[in-house]
Amino acid sequence: MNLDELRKQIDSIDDKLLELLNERIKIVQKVGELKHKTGGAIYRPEREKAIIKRLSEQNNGPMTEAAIEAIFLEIFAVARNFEQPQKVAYLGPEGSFTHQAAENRFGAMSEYIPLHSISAVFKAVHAKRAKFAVVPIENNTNGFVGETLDELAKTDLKIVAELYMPIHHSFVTKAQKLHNIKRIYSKDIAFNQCRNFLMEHELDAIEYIPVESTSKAAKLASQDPESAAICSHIAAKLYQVPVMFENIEDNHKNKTRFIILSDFENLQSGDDKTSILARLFDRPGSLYEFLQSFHDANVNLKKIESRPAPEEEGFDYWFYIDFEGHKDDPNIQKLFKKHESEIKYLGSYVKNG
Ligand SMILES: C=C(O[C@@H]1C=C(C(=O)O)C=C[C@H]1O)C(=O)O
Repeated sequence: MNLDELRKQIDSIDDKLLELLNERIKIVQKVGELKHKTGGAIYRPEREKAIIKRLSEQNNGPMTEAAIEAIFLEIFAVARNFEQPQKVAYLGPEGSFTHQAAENRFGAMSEYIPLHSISAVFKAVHAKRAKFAVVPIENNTNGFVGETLDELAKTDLKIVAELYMPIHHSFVTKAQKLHNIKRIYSKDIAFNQCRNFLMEHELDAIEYIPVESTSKAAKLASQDPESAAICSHIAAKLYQVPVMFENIEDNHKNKTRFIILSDFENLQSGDDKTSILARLFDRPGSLYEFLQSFHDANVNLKKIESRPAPEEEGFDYWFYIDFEGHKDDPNIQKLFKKHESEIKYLGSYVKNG
C-alpha cells in the first residue's frame, strides 16, 4: 500500500475516533450535571485509575500501558473541563517542573495559575481562586520540601493525588559552539545536580549565575546568545532556546514527588495511600507506641519524616507519615479512632509509587 492509501485509512479511523470522543463527552456532561445536583467532585482519580487498569488488562497491543495512560489521561483532563472549567494553581513560574507535573494531570485545556511560593498556591485554593493546588513534596536527592510540610500542618485541603516525575535537565543555548558560551544561568540545585556534565565539558571554569528558577534561566539564555541555561525541556520550548544536550543530570534516577490538593475527599480505589501528620508528646516511647498501633493494625508504613512544630510551645514534633490503605478501610478507621487527638488527616489517594 502506498503513502496516500495508508493516510486515507488513518483519516477514516480519525473520523470514527472523533465521533466516539464526542459521544463520550456528551455522556461525561451528563455525569457533570448529576454531580452538580449532588455536589459530587468532578475529578475522580480512583475512577480514572480503574478505567486505565481495565483497558490495560484487555489490551492486545501494539499500544503499551504507558501509551494507553498518556492518551487517556489527556482524554479525562479534557472531559473534566466539559463538566466544569478546571483551574489549577501551581508553584511557578511557567515552565517549572511543577508546571510539567500539573499539565500531566490537568492536560492542555485547564486554566493554570503560576504562583511564586508554595504558601501562595495553598492560599489560592483556600480563597477559591483555583480548585487544585500542585506543589512538590519530596525529591530523592534533596529530601522533603519543608515549606510544603509546614503548609500541610495548617491547611484543611486534602491531598487528592500524587505523582512522581523524573527530573531531567537540558543544556540549552543560542550559541553555535560550546566555546562561545561565557556564562550559565540556572538554579543552585540544578548546578549541583549536573556537576559531572559541567566538568566533563570543561564548563567548570566559566561564570555560573544562580537565579530563582530554571525557567527564569531559560528566559535569560533566550536574551543572551553568549550564555547557556540548565533547565527543563518545557522551559526551553517555552522560551525557544535550542537544546544542545539532554539529560545532563548526574543521577538519571532523579525524581520529584508532587501532590495535588483540593477541597474534597477521594473514595477508595483498592490501591490507596494515606498521609497524616501525627503530633506526639515529647516523652520516651511515644513514637514507638504510636507506630506499634500501625503494626497491630497490619498497616504498611511507606514514609516517615519528623518536623518541629513551629507554633507550639515546648519541643513537640510533628511526624509526617505515609502508609498504604484508605481512611475508610476498617483497620485504618480503628487506628484513627484510637489516636484521634494526635492525628491530622491529610488525605487518601491512589497510590502511584
Ligand atoms: C466522567 C466522570 O468525571 C471525570 C472524568 C472521567 C472520564 O472522563 O471518564 C472520569 C472520572 C472523573 O475524573 C466520572 O466521574 O465518571
